[in-house]
Amino acid sequence: MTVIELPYPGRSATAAIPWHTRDEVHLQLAGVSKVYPGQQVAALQAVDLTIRRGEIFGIIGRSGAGKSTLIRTLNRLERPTGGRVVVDGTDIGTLDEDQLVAYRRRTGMIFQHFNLLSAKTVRQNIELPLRVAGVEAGERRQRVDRLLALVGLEARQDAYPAQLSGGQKQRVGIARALVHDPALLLCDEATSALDPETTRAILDLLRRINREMGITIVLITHEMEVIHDLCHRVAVIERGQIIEQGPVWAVYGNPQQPTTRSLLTPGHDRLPARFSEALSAAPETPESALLVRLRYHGDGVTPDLNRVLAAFDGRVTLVESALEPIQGRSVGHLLLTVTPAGGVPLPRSDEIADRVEVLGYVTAA
Ligand SMILES: Nc1ncnc2c1ncn2[C@@H]1O[C@H](COP(=O)(O)OP(=O)(O)OP(=O)(O)O)[C@@H](O)[C@H]1O
Repeated sequence: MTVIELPYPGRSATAAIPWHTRDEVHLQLAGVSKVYPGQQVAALQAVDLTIRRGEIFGIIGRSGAGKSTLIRTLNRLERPTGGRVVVDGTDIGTLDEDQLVAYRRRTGMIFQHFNLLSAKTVRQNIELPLRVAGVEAGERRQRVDRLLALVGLEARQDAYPAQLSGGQKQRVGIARALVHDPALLLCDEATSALDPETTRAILDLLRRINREMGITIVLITHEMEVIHDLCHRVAVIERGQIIEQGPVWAVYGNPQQPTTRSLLTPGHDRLPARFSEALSAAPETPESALLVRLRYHGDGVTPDLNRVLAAFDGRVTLVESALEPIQGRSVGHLLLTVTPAGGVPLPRSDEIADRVEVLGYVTAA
């Protein structure tokens, strides 16, 4: 793959300190509520959220939870009926028309269905916002050239949307969203219409844009892979309320709410059938084994098999391992049987895992 120079070298100097760790507030929602006209139930209820400059912040929730309404308050496509959306210290509810136009130019948005103009070519689609803004032709050409290179579509610049794949269409959408050098990129289910491989390529592009250009990205999705693979922090929304939020590794590793568990870690607690069917509360035979799950939240203890074996006195069989690195931390679990079950002294959690769970007894195979 060719390395492409980024369009705005002034901002792209690869910073030694990643933006998202600098703890600079970019966006703040304070008590944001939204009741649509004629509706009884609020689409958003007193949402408080702080998003840092340069982070990739994901909002996940089921259909109808309020994700679209929430993201649309960030560029005032939706006006809250209560509360404030503050961007770089300014309440965007107070912007006049001209200020709002200027703010929206610095806030790119991409959509699930791309929203391209079918009668215009790739180049013309990307160029259009610059024409509307009155940018002169030479400058327009230069900016579009750089963006075509960034998204890898130079060879398709004269194609029409109908001639493009879904992934290529979204690349056009991304290039168009970046024409005004935005500080903020909003992604509304940007990969939901794409196959898994194309999704990965688009997520790679978004990650690169975030990392190298320092753009804050806020995305909404119902796909846990998007949160897992791309985001630094996540908020879970249900019935218009944020029910849980935090760094992705922490929310994945130790989800607090049932909705979060089912959205982010489906199958998380499922035991292999041969164990769930054989599980009992007491040992049935002298050969019964204790079934133990060691959970790793990424909070501190790292999975160290030598320590695990030593802690259980060596009578351990590994049944299943579902551990993965998220943001440099180990998150997941190890499922073990320990024999003989009777009289096994359980090690302290903080010695071998973030949590030790005794699930019951199974008869050793
Ligand atoms: N323009 C509207 N007028 C009236 N009610 C609306 C409007 N837009 C959304 N709603 C309602 O507000 C609630 C939240 O909708 P929203 O579209 O924000 O949820 P969502 O999480 O984005 O859902 P989905 O994933 O299905 O798009 C829903 O009950 C929805 O029916």
